[in-house]
This record gives sequence, C-alpha cells and structure tokens, in this order.
Amino acid sequence: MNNRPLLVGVTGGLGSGKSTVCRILAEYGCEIFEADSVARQLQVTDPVIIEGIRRLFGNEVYQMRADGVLWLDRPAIARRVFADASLLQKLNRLIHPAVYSVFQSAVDDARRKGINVLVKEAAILFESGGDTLLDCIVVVTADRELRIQRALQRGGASREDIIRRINAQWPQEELVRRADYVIDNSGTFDQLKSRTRQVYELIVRDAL
Ligand SMILES: CC(C)(COP(=O)(O)OP(=O)(O)OC[C@H]1O[C@@H](n2cnc3c(N)ncnc32)[C@H](O)[C@@H]1O)[C@@H](O)C(=O)NCCC(=O)NCCS
Ligand SMILES: Nc1ncnc2c1ncn2[C@@H]1O[C@H](COP(=O)(O)OP(=O)(O)OP(=O)(O)O)[C@@H](O)[C@H]1O
Repeated sequence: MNNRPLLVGVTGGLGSGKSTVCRILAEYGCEIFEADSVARQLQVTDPVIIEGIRRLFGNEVYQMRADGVLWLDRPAIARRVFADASLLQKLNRLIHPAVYSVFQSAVDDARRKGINVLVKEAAILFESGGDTLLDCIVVVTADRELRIQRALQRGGASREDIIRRINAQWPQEELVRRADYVIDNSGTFDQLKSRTRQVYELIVRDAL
C-alpha cells in the first residue's frame, strides 16, 4: 500500500491524559509514535545530541552504567530547565528537530507497512513546530487542578515541580484554539474511553 497513513497529533498539558487517550487509540489499531520516549532515547544514543547536552549542562549529567548503557541525570536537567526558560529553549532546539526527523522515518515505515492511522503523541507539539505534516490535532484537556492532582497521585514529583512544568507549557486555552478535536478528560476513565471512540470515528469520517 503506497498511500500514506492518516497523521493524527495528540497533545495536551502535563497530566491531561494524552498517554491514556493514545492507549485507547492503540486498541482501535492506530500506531502510536511517542515523541517523548523518542526524545529520551535520542538523549542517550545520538552523538550530536549527547554532545549538545554535555555543552549545555556539563559532562557530569551523563554516567556510563556498569552494563555499558549511558545514563542521563534527568532530574538534574529538569531542575535547571524548568527554572530557566532560556535554557529550556536551548534544550528544545537541540532535541525537537531530531525527534521530527525520526517521525518522518516513522511515517515512511508506516506507509510501507500499510498502517492506516499513525498517531504522534507529544507533550510539546505546537510549541516545537511538530504539528507540521499532521492531518489533524487532538488536544486533551482537564482542569489545571485536576491535572495537578492526577500528576501528584502518579508520584515522583512535588506540587511545585508540577506547577513549574505546567508554567513552561502553552496555556490550555491556546492549545484548544488550535485543536481540530478536543477531548475533555475531566470525568471518569469510562467517559474518556467513550469520548475518544467518538473523536476517533469523527477523524476517520472527516478524512474520507
Ligand atoms: C527535562 C527532561 C530531561 C525531564 O525529564 P523527565 O523524565 O523528568 O520528564 P519527561 O521527559 O518524562 O516529561 C514529563 C512531562 O514533562 C513535561 N515536559 C517535558 N519536556 C518539556 C518541555 N520541553 N517543555 C515543557 N514541558 C515539558 C511534559 O508535560 C511531559 O509529559 C525531559 O523532559 C526533556 O529532555 N525535555 C526536553 C525534550 C522534550 O521537549 N521532550 C518532550 C517532547 S519531544
Ligand atoms: N479520567 C481519568 N480519571 C482518573 N485518572 C486519570 C484519568 N485520565 C488519566 N488519569 C490518570 O492521570 C495520570 C495522567 O494521565 P496520562 O499519563 O495519560 O497523562 P499525560 O497527559 O500523558 O501526562 P504527562 O504529560 O504528565 O506524561 C495517569 O496516572 C492516569 O492514569
């Protein structure tokens, strides 16, 4: 099959429920491209990115583990970039073009495999120009306080850490303004599932 897949972006602020929406979309046969995990992988495998991170943050943010795998001190980087907008911008400029080019390869792969819908899940999508190429964008929303509570329940970050990250992201209203479809995730998992099904059907119908 030579037709390219339908390219759908899924984004939303921290704790909005994008990963949960993508898990549901995967059940409908969509292929999911997780930009965040590609970024994480590139940060320990891509020589240009590794060099760039060393230059921005110092050699000590990397350590070679006993098993020969490079380890990046993500908490240390997070502490610095979410307290310094210009440093975050430098990190973004280093990572986002590389993620974009991996996505282009994923589109080619999906075309070869005859995949119908390829979903790009990204915490930062419009901000990075990562929406280029996509046929439509789904924005997942929930009230700010609910997002904070869900992120807190997940563990591993303090309320202050979470708020700093949310403040580094575009306001939810701006995402909604640019969305083709909005999934409000202020209710239960079941409600999220049925709204996601509804939006999926709309996307496929609108693409015909
Ligand atoms: C700063 C880093 C090292 C912190 O790593 P950590 O493991 O703690 O977080 P993780 O990457 O899992 O992201 C968790 C959440 O943080 C928020 N977040 C991550 N990157 C960004 C960013 N560049 N701007 C605003 N918020 C961000 C998102 O809500 C995301 O879902 C990491 O997030 C990073 O390298 N970010 C820059 C690359 C990037 O933009 N990745 C995301 C999209 S490709
Ligand atoms: N409707 C819901 N009701 C209760 N908990 C939910 C609901 N939707 C998502 N969650 C929980 O909230 C947390 C955040 O959801 P998820 O990981 O899908 O969001 P995300 O937008 O991908 O977050 P992040 O950007 O922080 O990675 C998860 O622990 C998830 O299980």
